Amino acid sequence: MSMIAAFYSGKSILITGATGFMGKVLMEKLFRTSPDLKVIYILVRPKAGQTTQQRVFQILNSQLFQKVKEVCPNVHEKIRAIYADLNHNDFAISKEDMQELLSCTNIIFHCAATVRFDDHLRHAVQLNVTATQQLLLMASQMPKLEAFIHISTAFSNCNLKHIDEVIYPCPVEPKKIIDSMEWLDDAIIDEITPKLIGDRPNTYTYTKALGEMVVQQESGNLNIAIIRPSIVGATWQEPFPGWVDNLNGPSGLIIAAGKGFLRSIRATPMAVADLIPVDTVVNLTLAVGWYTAVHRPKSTLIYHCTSGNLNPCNWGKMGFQVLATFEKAPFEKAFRRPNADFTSNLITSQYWNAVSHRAPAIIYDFYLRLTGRKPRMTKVMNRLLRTVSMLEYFVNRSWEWSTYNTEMLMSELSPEDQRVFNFDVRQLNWLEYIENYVLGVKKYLLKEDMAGIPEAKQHLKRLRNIHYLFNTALFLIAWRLLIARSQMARNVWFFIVSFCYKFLSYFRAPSTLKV
Ligand SMILES: CCCCCCCCCCCCCCCCCC(=O)SCCNC(=O)CCNC(=O)[C@H](O)C(C)(C)COP(=O)(O)OP(=O)(O)OC[C@H]1O[C@@H](n2cnc3c(N)ncnc32)[C@H](O)[C@@H]1OP(=O)(O)O
Ligand SMILES: NC(=O)C1=CN([C@@H]2O[C@H](COP(=O)(O)OP(=O)(O)OC[C@H]3O[C@@H](n4cnc5c(N)ncnc54)[C@H](OP(=O)(O)O)[C@@H]3O)[C@@H](O)[C@H]2O)C=CC1
Repeated sequence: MSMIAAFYSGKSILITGATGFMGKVLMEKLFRTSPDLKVIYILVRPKAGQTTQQRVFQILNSQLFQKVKEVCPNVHEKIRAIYADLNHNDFAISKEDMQELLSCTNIIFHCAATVRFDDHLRHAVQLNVTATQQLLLMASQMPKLEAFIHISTAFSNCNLKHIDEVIYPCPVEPKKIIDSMEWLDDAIIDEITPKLIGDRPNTYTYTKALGEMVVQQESGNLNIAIIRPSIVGATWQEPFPGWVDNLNGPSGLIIAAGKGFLRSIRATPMAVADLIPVDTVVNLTLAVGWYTAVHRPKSTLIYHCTSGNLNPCNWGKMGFQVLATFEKAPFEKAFRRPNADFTSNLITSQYWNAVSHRAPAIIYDFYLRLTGRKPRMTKVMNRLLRTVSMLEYFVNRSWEWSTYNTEMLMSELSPEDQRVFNFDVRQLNWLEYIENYVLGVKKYLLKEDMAGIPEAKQHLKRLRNIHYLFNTALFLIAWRLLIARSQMARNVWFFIVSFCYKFLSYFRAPSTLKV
């Protein structure tokens, strides 16, 4: 029997961010491996016209939860959605719900965050710092609490090259930042943001670092651990390979490349692509929850959930395998044939942006205008290039994360737990994983049917022919213009034509003789 699974049986677990990518996989695994757990409280807000209950219903009825329904048929009864909005200082939780949370919770997994890179500092501080502080305050009033697990990011200290499993201080204390957000107006915040984030690329990584400091400073007597995953990708094995449900990280770019919008990117092919499957992160998270509660380490332990130092893969290899999978299973209705040119040179990248991205968009919009339709491709392309420019920071650098605590934890697990809660990324076969990732993007994000692959291949063949035709026409027009203007071009043309004529005559003579 798995000790970790047994540990969660009978427990009341609070999860924030349960409607997010990682939160859903965390809930799924908990229900599947510990169907006897008492209850999972999730803090949910209504969104996109759906009530909190409707959102929970949708999650439980998704493909991700199919296996759970077999092992835990009463899963609906074990999930308790609590109306909450982390944008409010008291989370807007009702008195009764708050009372229940405070008196019953045994374990907290804090996954909620804003993961947008360009969020306004005020909002990023509210979600990633103030809400964490607030949750810690709640946790300190929970008599039955055994462990508080905070999900951060491996990039919270991306201004450093080598990152240890420790908390690095930020120049300005989080409390001062929280206070200042209350009285500074947006214009002033905009002005000081670049100075505050310093050599970090965005408000996301900066506020996640502040969040860690808050955890360290306000942990009191709580049993706390911090997990720092790198770039979280589709599932590796569980509940099935390739599951993904949002555009963050590489997923959006895989779509953009597969649909032929994005054909080149400023990326360093040899830089480490520190991806980590979401089920690996979840397995580590659950193992950390167990270890923190049972072994009660004296200090707050930080666990790096990264792949680069144990089983590195680089962006070049990833791009190659993504393209190879597009060959086998192309995405439907592509704009152009997929390609993945990785260049680390800024000028080359700007050239390809002009030739491979902006020019086709302008030509397509011109075609739309001619046929009486509304042009839209230039707008789509501009947004895509803006997104790509924000991700470029992460694909042109490599980081080294030490993983002593993660490896220590692995050695503490029984063979059964190492199997059920596997987070040993050395066993990951990258080529297989990336292929499943791309297929998962096609199936679960784009909702494309595998039966449509022959038609998609046919479409790509048509695009290839159009491409050849277009290039030939372009060449002939350019050549014709050149001949009209330059004596030298005319001489070259005359030379080529007469050479071809002589060449053909040479072959015609012997064949005539044979006859
Ligand atoms: C050539 C071969 C390629 C092979 C693959 C190479 C892969 C390289 C991948 C590098 C990833 C590096 C990630 C580093 C992660 C750090 C780790 C973390 O903790 S971070 C945790 C992870 N956090 C993140 O990853 C957050 C990243 N995302 C953001 O911060 C924001 O979405 C934004 C600022 C980029 C755009 O904001 P804004 O313009 O205000 O508007 P919206 O947000 O509303 O979206 C606008 C449109 O863009 C769409 N779309 C969205 N995302 C992506 C995407 N990734 N991509 C593409 N498209 C994307 C979206 O669908 C929408 O489409 P439409 O409605 O117009 O049709
Ligand atoms: N994805 C990645 O590549 C990485 C993620 N991480 C970290 O992992 C954690 C989970 O990330 P991930 O699942 O990918 O992120 P998602 O964006 O998928 O999920 C974020 C979650 O936070 C919730 N949330 C956001 N704002 C509020 C709010 N005001 N009130 C209540 N809930 C709110 C969201 O709820 P709602 O559905 O209502 O919006 C959602 O459930 C985060 O802490 C992130 O920093 C770390 C490294 C990499």
